[in-house]
Amino acid sequence: MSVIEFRNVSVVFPASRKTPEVTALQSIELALEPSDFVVVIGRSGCGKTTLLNLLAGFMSPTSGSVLMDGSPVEGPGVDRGVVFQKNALMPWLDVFHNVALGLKFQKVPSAQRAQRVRQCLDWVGLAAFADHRVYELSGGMRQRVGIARALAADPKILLMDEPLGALDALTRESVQELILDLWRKSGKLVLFITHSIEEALFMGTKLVVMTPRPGRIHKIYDLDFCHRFLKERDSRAIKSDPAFIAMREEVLEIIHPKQEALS
Ligand SMILES: Nc1ncnc2c1ncn2[C@@H]1O[C@H](COP(=O)(O)OP(=O)(O)OP(=O)(O)O)[C@@H](O)[C@H]1O
Repeated sequence: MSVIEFRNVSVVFPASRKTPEVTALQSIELALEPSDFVVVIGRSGCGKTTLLNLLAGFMSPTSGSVLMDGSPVEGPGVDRGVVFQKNALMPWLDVFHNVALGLKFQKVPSAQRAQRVRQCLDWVGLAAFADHRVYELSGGMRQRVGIARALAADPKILLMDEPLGALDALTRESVQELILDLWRKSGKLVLFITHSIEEALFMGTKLVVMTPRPGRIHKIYDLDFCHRFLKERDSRAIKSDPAFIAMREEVLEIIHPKQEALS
């Protein structure tokens, strides 16, 4: 059985005095398997964040159902960890206590909490920064704190909404590789949103390409570039491979068709 199933899911935001009705998602059918790395890509407004919010339990579908292990998602839960583009880290807490926060809310005993936090900081390469304040960290380090925080509760699924969108190119590549390593190590299902086609192709085992108005799944690709990276560790060779470039052009043509660009 799939871990996650979207069954004929639609989301309609009703009209307000200032905005017309928006069909953010229409007739979404999607099944995700335990160790998938699912990347969702598509133009702004095609419903990527809405899809993630449904799975996170931040909202409910207008029609259809979102199932996790066969049961409807009915709200947020510790079985789903979320990483946003701008992580809401607490600036007055140090790195350790930012990562520990969720575990504290769950009343995990402090010795166990400390052990788990140190393990997660170690995984993201920040073991030496536990007592640093958030404002002392670079953007890439802050995102790594956000990832450690999401991992701390040992969720079954990691939901990542453009987590690397605000990083410079080099930092972005290094955090991409870190996330792939964590994914392999943890075996968790990851749902990852990005605007970068290159990032999507490099990271995903499954690429969901969406189109807007209304938000629909246009096509789902199975990919293997990330497995190749994890074996060969040469991201440049993969991204310049003719198969990678051809796939990049194919996906680009769906998201930004040439004809449309000329009109
Ligand atoms: N709370 C809301 N009320 C009304 N409309 C909304 C609301 N949230 C999202 N929308 C609309 O639903 C559509 C899908 O939004 P969503 O944020 O899911 O798209 P997205 O693909 O994540 O966009 P982006 O890439 O810009 O983040 C958009 O047209 C958006 O304006």
